[in-house]
Amino acid sequence: MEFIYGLQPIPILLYFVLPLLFLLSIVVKKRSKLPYPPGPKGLPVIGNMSMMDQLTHRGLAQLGKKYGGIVHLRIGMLHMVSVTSPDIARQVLQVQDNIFSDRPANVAIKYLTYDRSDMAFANYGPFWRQMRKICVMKLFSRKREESWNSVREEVDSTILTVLPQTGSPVNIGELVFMLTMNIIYRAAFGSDVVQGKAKEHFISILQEFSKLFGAFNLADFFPGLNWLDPQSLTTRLTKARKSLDGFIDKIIDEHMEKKKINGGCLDGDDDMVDNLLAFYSEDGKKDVAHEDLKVSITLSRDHIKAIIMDVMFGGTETVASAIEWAMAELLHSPEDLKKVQEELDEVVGQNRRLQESDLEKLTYLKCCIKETLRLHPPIPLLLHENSQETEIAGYTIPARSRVTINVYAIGRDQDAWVDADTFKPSRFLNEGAADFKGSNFEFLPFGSGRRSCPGMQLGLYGLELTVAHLLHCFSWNLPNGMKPSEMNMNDMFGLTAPREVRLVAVPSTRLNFPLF
Ligand code: HEM
Repeated sequence: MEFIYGLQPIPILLYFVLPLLFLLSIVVKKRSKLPYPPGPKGLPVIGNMSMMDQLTHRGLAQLGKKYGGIVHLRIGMLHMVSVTSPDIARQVLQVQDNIFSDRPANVAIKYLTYDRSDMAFANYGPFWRQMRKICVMKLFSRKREESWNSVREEVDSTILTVLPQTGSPVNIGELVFMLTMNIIYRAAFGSDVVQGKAKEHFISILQEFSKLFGAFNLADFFPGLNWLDPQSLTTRLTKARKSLDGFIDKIIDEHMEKKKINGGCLDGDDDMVDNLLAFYSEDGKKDVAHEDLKVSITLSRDHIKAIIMDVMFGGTETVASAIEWAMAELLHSPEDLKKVQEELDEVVGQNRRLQESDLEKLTYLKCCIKETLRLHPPIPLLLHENSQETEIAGYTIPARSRVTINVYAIGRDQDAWVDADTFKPSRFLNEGAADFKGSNFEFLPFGSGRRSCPGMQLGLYGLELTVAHLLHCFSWNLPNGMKPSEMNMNDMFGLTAPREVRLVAVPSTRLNFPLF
């Protein structure tokens, strides 16, 4: 029997197979020798579960200071990796973006998003790509005038709400939460949708969803224990989703009826539900009208509900928290407040109303907004998951780790920022100062890479327009003679990081003409 190059079976084993196996064993050994990132030692089985209360943006920032820019923890069966340095954030969000673009989702999130039928919690892949295309091109695009109109009109109505309250304390936190809720509610469901009690009911559904997203559930850390449900979460989850179904199904039905009456056409005043219904199909048939978008999926009712909830969560508390923090930082720093109002007087003056075209010229106001987003990123922890085992900075990151990128800690990194904890808007006046579009890894309020925020433009528009109007129309003072140094500047931890205490201030008019 002839063998390659005339070698017999034993020499083949000796010359090729054994050395190959030896080399392979070295590689495998070397790989398995790569340690996990450093971190606090955990207990058997439960790991670092006793540290759950420290897994906030502040707690994880402290751990980062102690162990370095990348920290590993184990909570039950779950590997958790916390990133607090700009360079490692770049590795995750840029260099290995394709691996780290999945989202972690606990039991509650999976159930409440109709098994990840949305965009924010869909894992990276063809479904997510198409959902993102629909959202970016049809819902958040600058061309979708209706969303931008609802921002303008709702900001005007907020100014009208403040006007009769001049001279008395105004709860700015509540005011701006209602403002952003109204903007998104209108952009999503249209201007003729039910208001009043129905809207209050919808807000209560959102609040329950928010609580359930963050509720502790043993099954998230020990998947085998999902039959244990000591807090009756299953009952609460079922009830919450039923409430949402009841609310949005009715709105979807009304929109479908309207479309039928209009012979399948939109009436020019289309909202997000109308836009999404254009992709709706009960029988799963593709809609050829959308070949221009190169979208080959059709949407079910569950998809539409899940996307609407993404928009509600993505676009309300984020923008409200940023507006409230911007106003709070400016009241805390009267010199900067004075500079912003001088700029407003120079660009707009006191004899006319501020217009959208003025925004571009308000350089110092924009610096204050950037500085607010640096110190108080509305989403302090980006939540990502890696689809496969990989290596970062010489450490092994096990597949399906929960990877948090601590935007809050990174924005205050002492090596990246001078006087990192101080509100200093002028730092952004420098040419070449960091921008938040995702390529400066020391400044990531909107994230970076594939999963970065698709609503950035709409969010910034609402943020800038509201702060500019509030400061152009009114002078603001702290109530009861409170000094700026006495303000509580602490935040709270949740999906977003709003102020611990709502901002209250007293407005007085500063313009020379009737506002409305
Ligand atoms: C100041 C305002 C806002 C800030 C600071 C903000 C910030 C962010 C951040 C940090 C992310 C996650 C990025 C990542 O994981 O890498 C995100 C995702 C997202 N945002 Fe925003 N956002 C804002 C406004 C909005 C608005 C107005 C909307 C919609 C109307 C929106 C919708 C979304 C959605 C749907 C996602 C998920 C994207 C995906 O997973 O593919 N956001 N946002």
